[in-house]
Amino acid sequence: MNKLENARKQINHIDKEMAELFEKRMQAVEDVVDYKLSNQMPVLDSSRERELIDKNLKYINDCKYRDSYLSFLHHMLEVSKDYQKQIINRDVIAYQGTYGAFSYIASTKIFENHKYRSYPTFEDVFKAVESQEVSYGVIPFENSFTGEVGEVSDLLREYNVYIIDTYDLKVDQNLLGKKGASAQTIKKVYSHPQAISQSSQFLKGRGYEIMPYPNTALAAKFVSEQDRDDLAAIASKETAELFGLEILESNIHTSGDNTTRFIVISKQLKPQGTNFQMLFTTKNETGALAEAINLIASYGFNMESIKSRAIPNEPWSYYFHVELEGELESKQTKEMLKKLEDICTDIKILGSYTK
Ligand SMILES: O=C(O)C(=O)C[C@]1(C(=O)O)C=C[C@@H](O)C=C1
Repeated sequence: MNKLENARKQINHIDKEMAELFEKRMQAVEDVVDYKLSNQMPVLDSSRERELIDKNLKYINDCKYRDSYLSFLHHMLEVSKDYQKQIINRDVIAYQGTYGAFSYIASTKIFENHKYRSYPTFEDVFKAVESQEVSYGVIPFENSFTGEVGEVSDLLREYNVYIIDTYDLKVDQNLLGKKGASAQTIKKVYSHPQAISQSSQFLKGRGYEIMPYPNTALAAKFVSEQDRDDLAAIASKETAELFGLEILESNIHTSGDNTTRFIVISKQLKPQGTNFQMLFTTKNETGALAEAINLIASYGFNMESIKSRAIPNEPWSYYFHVELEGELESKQTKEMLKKLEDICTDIKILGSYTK
């Protein structure tokens, strides 16, 4: 056995022992996080970290290894904290906006019996998922009435998160009021202008005063807080339940098909699925996009949608966001992506899911 082989044999042996110790350490960390959860303590304990580092450094006899060992300890503590955060946030779902609004309702339908945390903006949801402050985020992607939520494509491009599922929420509108109210006692109706316009046929000729509100959930909340039988809100049945309102008239929306499609985002890619999405930028040359589309089609992929978006901060440059039917892990997909790399730049896989 030469020197290299000998050293590697020794390393293999040491790594085996370290792996066993690593597992034991992580099991101890699980007990720590269990205790912290029950006692509402934060993951980070800086004084414990300082104490641990000082003590462990003293075990190093040869001072030329000190700096490397210090960096090793820092990494180990990061791994430990990341793992603890994953455990703590295992049940937390992030959504944007108001409690009781459609993103909240979609979150409760996709993930039953979880904790739901509201964030002010879509970007905040992406940040929370990327930093593992939560396990998943639920984001509206397109609406059968109002079309795509374009900003979401930009965020998918920017953040290291993946789509792992989609969910179609059928939106119903209902006239909601306090106990004792009826369609006859109502004088003022509060709701988001879109919900009002979807219910215009129902509202016609009733003489209600229409009061636009920032969103349907806030309108329902407001009505629930007033002790009056002449105020109503237009919102979904789930919102009525959340705020303890009665359904005075159900399904008052005119169009039968008002569906919002949500995506579920996660820090980890889930490679299995019947569909996947990706982004790419074509070279600024005549026919470049057609070439890319033809290539994708030549591999037999059904392109369910394609949209172009301006690249933020790069005037007159565009990227394309496509949804394809197919398995991300298949040989065919891998081959297609390899060929696509020759004609496109910045290809990014956005995730895969089963429709
Ligand atoms: O002892 C703790 O409080 C832990 O959470 C464990 C641990 C570690 O891995 O050693 C991790 C994070 C803390 O900041 C300190 C130490």
